Amino acid sequence: MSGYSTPAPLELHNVTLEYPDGGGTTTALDRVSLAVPAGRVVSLVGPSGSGKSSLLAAAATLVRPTSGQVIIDGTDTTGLPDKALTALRRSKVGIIFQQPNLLPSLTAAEQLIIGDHLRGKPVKAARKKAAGLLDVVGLSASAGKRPHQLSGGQRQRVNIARALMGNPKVLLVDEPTAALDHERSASIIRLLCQVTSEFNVGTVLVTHDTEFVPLTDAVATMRDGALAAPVLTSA
Ligand SMILES: Nc1ncnc2c1ncn2[C@@H]1O[C@H](COP(=O)(O)OP(=O)(O)OP(=O)(O)O)[C@@H](O)[C@H]1O
Repeated sequence: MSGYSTPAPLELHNVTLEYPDGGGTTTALDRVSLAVPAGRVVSLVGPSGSGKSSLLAAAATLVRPTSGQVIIDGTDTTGLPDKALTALRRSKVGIIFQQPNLLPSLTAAEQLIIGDHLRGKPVKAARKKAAGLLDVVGLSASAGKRPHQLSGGQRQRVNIARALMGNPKVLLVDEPTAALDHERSASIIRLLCQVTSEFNVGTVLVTHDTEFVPLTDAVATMRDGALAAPVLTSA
């Protein structure tokens, strides 16, 4: 994962994260270092409790590491005030959770547009952008449908398109296929690889489905909070 001239969209340097635990502490992340290059998907695997969600939370700047640095698109987030951190997260990071959490009363297109609308951006441009992204994820024909009219895979596609609305540099994806059958799971992972390359983002994909790992560019394994160096897949 070296040899790239531009800074990686996401870099973690010696990140340690400790949670208070009774009188002591639990070390969720133990000096974790990782660089995710633009246009690449790094799968993150490891047993339950090994620290995968903690790594995503630290990378998303939702928790501050106890020590170490999280660098997003060249900006060291260490010591940034909360307001600046929120602004950086909104402009650079797309987060995709297992459950899409779509708003029941909104159409697929509106799920994408509402974020821009709330941020005071022009609706016309947001509509155009949403239509383009729904096309990328294969949902042009379903732009007017509400969540209950969509399949689980289609809802996850809306979720992916929504995460791309803010032009992120980094995509953080937590178990996106947990609620899907085999075929739909494979197509969602393929779609994540496609948009990662097309939009030149750096993507971290937490997954239990190791069979889909070869579709991604590299795999990094967590154990007891420590991360082994990513291994390139043969895909
Ligand atoms: N908010 C918290 N407070 C205290 N301890 C926590 C907290 N969140 C996570 N931990 C602990 O940190 C360690 C790593 O947890 P984490 O959720 O990151 O693992 P994981 O690999 O994502 O697990 P899973 O695959 O089950 O989701 C565990 O020992 C967990 O109990």
